[in-house]
Amino acid sequence: MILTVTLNTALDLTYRVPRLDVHGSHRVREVTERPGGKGLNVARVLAALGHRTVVTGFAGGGTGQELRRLLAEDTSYRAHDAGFPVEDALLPIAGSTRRTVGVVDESSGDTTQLNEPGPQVGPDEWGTLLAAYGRLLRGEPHDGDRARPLPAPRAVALCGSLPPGVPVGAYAQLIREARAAKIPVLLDTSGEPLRRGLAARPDLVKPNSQELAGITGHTEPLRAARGAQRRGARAVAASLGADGMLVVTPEGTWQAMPPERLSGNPTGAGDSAVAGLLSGLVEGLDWPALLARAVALSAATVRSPAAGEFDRDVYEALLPRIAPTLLATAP
Ligand SMILES: O=P(O)(O)OC[C@@]1(O)O[C@H](CO)[C@@H](O)[C@@H]1O
Repeated sequence: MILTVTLNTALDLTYRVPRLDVHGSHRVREVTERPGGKGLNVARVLAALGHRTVVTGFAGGGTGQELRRLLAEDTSYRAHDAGFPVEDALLPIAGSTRRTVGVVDESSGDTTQLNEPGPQVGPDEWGTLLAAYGRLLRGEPHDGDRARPLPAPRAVALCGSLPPGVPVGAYAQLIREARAAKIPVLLDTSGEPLRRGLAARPDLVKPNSQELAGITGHTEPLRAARGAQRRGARAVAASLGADGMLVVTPEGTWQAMPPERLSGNPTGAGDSAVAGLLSGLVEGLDWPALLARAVALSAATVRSPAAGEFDRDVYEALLPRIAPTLLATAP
């Protein structure tokens, strides 16, 4: 089982408009609603790859209910031979789960993203999550509405922004607990939560180049990724948009790119890369294979209109064509 933690879950709305004018009024051509937040997208891709996956985090109010309903009804994993449904271990809170709005401009294919800050989380609610997380790590029954025993996770992913009220060192705390339980832990966040999380020594972090620059002050990706590794991560997988992904690890440094530029909706492409990395870690793949999988999944997500879903045909066609380049051997 793989556990993903999304403290700031979201009901992701995607609007398609013929053309986006910043100060204009628009007729929305199509609306889609998805259970989102980064860890939910990661979970959906892991499930489609055939990994049993459990999601935890907070869900509250009408939007939280809707998110959980959509999650329970989601059958995207069934499109693939080996798929499993994503299992819900979300915890109820008093505040309402946020919405995010992605506006796809059909004339250019570009997406503009608006993310609400998320609900206020009280100290008791955060305490409840910490206790439930500890139980999930130990494979004991958790506190979710649908409590039942689950196996202990083989890996944990901590994903996305923190909602108001959750301590800025939250991820650092969750990383320390996973490490104490000897469970590999991946962190995908930004800003101060990332800075503090790095110091707790996660096994892997997946920042993009902007997030890396924010933490290290370096804009050159290799230098910035090495800087993040020095700050505490065992390995750093930096997503570089069209330039693919760079991994700096104790075993060496590699970069991989998709064989051609793909256009489409990039929302969730980073989450699919996280799913590729995590599934590869659990399956014991070496770094080049893991990197190739992450880049292929990420590109296949750009080609799929909905966040957290990938086009399997594109993925399978791209994977054998991605050849990671060794940039440096281990020091
Ligand atoms: O505010 P965060 O947590 O950083 O990002 C949230 C979010 O934009 O990221 C996902 C795409 O990666 C969306 O499903 C989601 O709503």
